[in-house]
Amino acid sequence: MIRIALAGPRGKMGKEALELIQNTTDFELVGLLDSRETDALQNYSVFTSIDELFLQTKPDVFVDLTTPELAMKHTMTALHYGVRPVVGTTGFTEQDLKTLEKECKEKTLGCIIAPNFSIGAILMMKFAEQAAKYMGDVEIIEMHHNQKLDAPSGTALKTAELIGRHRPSHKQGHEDEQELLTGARGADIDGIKLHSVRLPGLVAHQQVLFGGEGQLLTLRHDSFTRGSFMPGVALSIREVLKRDTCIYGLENLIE
Ligand SMILES: NC(=O)C1=CN([C@@H]2O[C@H](COP(=O)(O)OP(=O)(O)OC[C@H]3O[C@@H](n4cnc5c(N)ncnc54)[C@H](OP(=O)(O)O)[C@@H]3O)[C@@H](O)[C@H]2O)C=CC1
Ligand SMILES: O=C(O)C1=N[C@H](C(=O)O)C[C@H](O)C1
Repeated sequence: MIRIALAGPRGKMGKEALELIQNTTDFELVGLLDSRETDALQNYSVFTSIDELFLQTKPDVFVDLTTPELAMKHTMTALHYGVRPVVGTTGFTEQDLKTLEKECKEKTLGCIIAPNFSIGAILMMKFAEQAAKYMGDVEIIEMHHNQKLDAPSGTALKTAELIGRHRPSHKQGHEDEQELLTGARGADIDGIKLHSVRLPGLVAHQQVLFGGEGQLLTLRHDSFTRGSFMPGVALSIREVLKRDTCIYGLENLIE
């Protein structure tokens, strides 16, 4: 049995993950970390202190599905207690990832930071990386529900990173281009333009547009339900136990 502690169990992702853990025969839910005590979770061991969670439940794996401002602190605390983190929460900076890499190395502990758990989104990112070898002018449009706290999404940032492995940094659009309204051309990563849409009714969607002379390649992925993320959560929980480094992105776990 894999002993699992989960943070954020009342959230949109947390609810699904709670169900996944309970319905998987080799997973054992040992504790929950919540922002406050509620009647909704009265049948579980709920903690509001992350230290108490680890001290009292001694999990093998800690799954974090909370908020960008908490994720780094939670992940470092898990590593401090020798617990392997699987983190779906987004908002990690490059510096955070470097710090985690160092910490995992020092402690020889696995950690998985997954900007996106869905297989379709991972394939979209991998295909975008391939396409960037041939088509260097690219813009990313990510579209999410209007309760999302961070912009751009973790998926969009990861996509830009993978594209950047093959696309030399350069400015896109006309060299004399001017924004008449700030933000009209989106955010910029080495010339790749990133646009964030937030609307009610959406879940998680992304298009990667590659433009070339007389042609457009569009890669699109849609998560219509959060069930799309759960196989990736289960895979990560099993994989993190076999690892002793910090892994950023599920594309590193699948062939
Ligand atoms: N990697 C992936 O594939 C995916 C990642 N995500 C990411 O996962 C994260 C969560 O998303 P989502 O479920 O939509 O967000 P929600 O806002 O629905 O859930 C976040 C939960 O975290 C809880 N929380 C806040 N503070 C704490 C705390 N101190 N301890 C424990 N729990 C706390 C909140 O409780 P309260 O309401 O009381 O504040 C809330 O229940 C986001 O960063 C999102 O980007 C989302 C989907 C897929
Ligand atoms: O907040 C969300 O909903 C999602 N967040 C992740 C991200 O920032 O990329 C993954 C997915 O897009 C859903």
